[in-house]
Amino acid sequence: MAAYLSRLHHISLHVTNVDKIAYELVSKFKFNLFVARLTEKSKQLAFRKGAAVFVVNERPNMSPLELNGVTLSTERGISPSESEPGWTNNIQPGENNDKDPNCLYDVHPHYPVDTASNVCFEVEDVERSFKSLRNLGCDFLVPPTEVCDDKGLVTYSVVKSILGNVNHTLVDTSKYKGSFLPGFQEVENVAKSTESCPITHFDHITYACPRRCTPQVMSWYERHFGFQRFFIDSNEDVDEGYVLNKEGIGLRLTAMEYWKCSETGIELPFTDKKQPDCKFVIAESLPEQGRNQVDTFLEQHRGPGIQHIGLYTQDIVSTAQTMGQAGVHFFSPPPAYYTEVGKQQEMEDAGYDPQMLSRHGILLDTDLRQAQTDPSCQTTDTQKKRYLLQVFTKPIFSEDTFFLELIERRGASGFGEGNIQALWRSVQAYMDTERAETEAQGENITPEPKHCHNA
Ligand SMILES: O=C(O)C(=O)Cc1ccc(O)cc1
Ligand SMILES: [Fe+2]
Repeated sequence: MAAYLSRLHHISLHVTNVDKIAYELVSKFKFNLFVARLTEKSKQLAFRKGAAVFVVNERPNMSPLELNGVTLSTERGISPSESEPGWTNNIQPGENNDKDPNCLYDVHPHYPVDTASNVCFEVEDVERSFKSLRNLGCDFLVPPTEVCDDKGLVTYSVVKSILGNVNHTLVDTSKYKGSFLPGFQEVENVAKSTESCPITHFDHITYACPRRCTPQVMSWYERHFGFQRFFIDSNEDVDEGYVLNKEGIGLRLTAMEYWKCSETGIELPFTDKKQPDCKFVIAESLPEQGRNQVDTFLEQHRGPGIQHIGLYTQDIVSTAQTMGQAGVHFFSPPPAYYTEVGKQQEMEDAGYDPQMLSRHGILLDTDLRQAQTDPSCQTTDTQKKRYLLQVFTKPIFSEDTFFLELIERRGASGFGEGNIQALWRSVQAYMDTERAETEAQGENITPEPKHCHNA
């Protein structure tokens, strides 16, 4: 039996320079630092915006020499070739948080680059989830462990996923009254107004995955966490996923979602508790169209993992404007995107000023499927259409191993093909420039495409 998840609790980032990412999240992305765990050996800071919580962990800065000495742990997962230098999947044998509380509610990934590597879920019963997942053959990095302070007790456990360095902490906070987790101290903070940046939750998490590995990743999440397939497009092939394979874009997208089964959980802007919240998108690059941003991620991240996270906002224009003014760098599609006759009309029909969208690099896509079953469906033509607005940030870590996205959904639940194409072109142009610069410095490394093994 699978472990059923109540809700997404937080996402963990592991970075060498916590202060830099803290600055980015607070000053630029308008998150609130609300709790911290600072010990001699560790620095863990938690940032919140609506229901979206990031825990930023200080990552030991290891030299390539040290990294090569770490035992590989790749028995089951999808990871790059073992011969690749600098690769390590996770903790060293024998190390776990019982003995090494440096990184509470997670493990030190001993990973060579900054990475977003843990998606923590709230579950109703950690012990039961642990037993069922272990019976299904999962590797646990931390067995069920209790942590308490004067506000109560939580139980957690950390399970290794099938994909690269991605782990999942499972936590039960039902017996805890504090504002986050035991061991974290509240930080004196003036709660900032959310008016100009109304981010409410994580909309989706996108994995970059090696070629032909999507089915294994899908079935792992179905089998272990009860995830279900989410069809991005009505014409999407069950086996092939949503394929974009033309004009230089070679991408296979497959999405999945989980269903909340608990009465607990933060109120999200869904009235029906059976609604899924955060989706998981698996992105795989297709070889025919040449190198692309998924390949770049796999190379720079030294393996598969979390490529980006979509933050849901109720007002993308004001959010992008505020963040842009604070110094967030967004990708902008080629200017022609906003002046195409059809596009301009589409934006105006949706009630947006194309120049305003252009100023912030915001992409708009119309979902051509009509609202059939949605009871909130309005009557006029304009309101019947479903829109999706997105804007993508430039990498926020020092290497191209993670970025954020703002997304506003006006009825559309998928991922716009038009938006992905526009994004792709802008990212491609950025990558080409970066690559040219790297080549000029004589540091160009082009590894073989990565394949999965040992499923
Ligand atoms: O459109 C989105 O937000 C996605 O998440 C799909 C996606 C996946 C990978 C990419 O490199 C670009 C786009
Ligand atoms: Fe996305």
